[in-house]
Amino acid sequence: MNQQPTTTPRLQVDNLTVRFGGLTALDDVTFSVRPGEVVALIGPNGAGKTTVFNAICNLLRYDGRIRIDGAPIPRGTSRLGRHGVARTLQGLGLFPSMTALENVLVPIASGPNARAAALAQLTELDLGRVAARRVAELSYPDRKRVALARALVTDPSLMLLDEPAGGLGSDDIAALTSTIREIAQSGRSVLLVEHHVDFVMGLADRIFVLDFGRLIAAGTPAEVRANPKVEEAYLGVPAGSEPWEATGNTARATLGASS
Ligand SMILES: Nc1ncnc2c1ncn2[C@@H]1O[C@H](COP(=O)(O)OP(=O)(O)OP(=O)(O)O)[C@@H](O)[C@H]1O
Repeated sequence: MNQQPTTTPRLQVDNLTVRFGGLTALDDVTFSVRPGEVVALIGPNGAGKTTVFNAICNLLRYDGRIRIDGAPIPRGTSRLGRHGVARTLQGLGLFPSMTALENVLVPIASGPNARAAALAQLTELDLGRVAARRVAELSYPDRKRVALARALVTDPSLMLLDEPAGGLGSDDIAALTSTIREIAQSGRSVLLVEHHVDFVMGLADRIFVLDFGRLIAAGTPAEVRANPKVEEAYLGVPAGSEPWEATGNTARATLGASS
């Protein structure tokens, strides 16, 4: 039997380049996510983070190579569930008139014991109490967790989370941090795109920083925080050369805030 060596990354992205007409949205981006690892992609607005997700999900044309567990994703395959990939969307993409349970059933509806599996997944995320309620009636944090449950129920090996902390308060962010850690401890890999830099710094094993489509920094949270290129990207001016209030860019406040 052909056993995968443990060093094979769950996700390997090599030389990813995406152009939209004359705009190079991603320029030769290379990074990886190991099994059981939480990796964050951060960067200012328009840096190319969502475009990375869209390339992995085969939603656009790209140059370069994307492999999952060492195997290339066949081009034109938009249904990545069969490759062990699940994605949550910034806009959640839930069906508001359907119940939480019905939403979580969507990706597995045809499978045996689907209902029991969906309910178990909701219960695991502390959502058993709202399983029979319409999504439209739920609080925003609960909706976000339903979207996470819907991704998890497919038993993915790689989760792509698009701004999972967006719109959440500090208690919900703390709960989300624990949930994502548990997901990774179970062996799944997590790649997340996020603007909430404190959340990322407290959660990610490694961080990759994009700016204008280029990878400008990579490393542990401490390494990335200490990298002057990162501060410069968020500020839009060389680090230390201007008082940050003058830039009108509030990202600096989140970049430097946590201790
Ligand atoms: N379908 C598209 N057609 C043309 N340009 C696009 C398209 N999608 C993205 N872009 C451009 O590509 C660049 C990267 O966009 P992308 O959405 O990946 O950035 P981002 O880092 O996710 O930004 P944000 O944090 O604001 O969501 C931007 O300049 C954006 O305007």
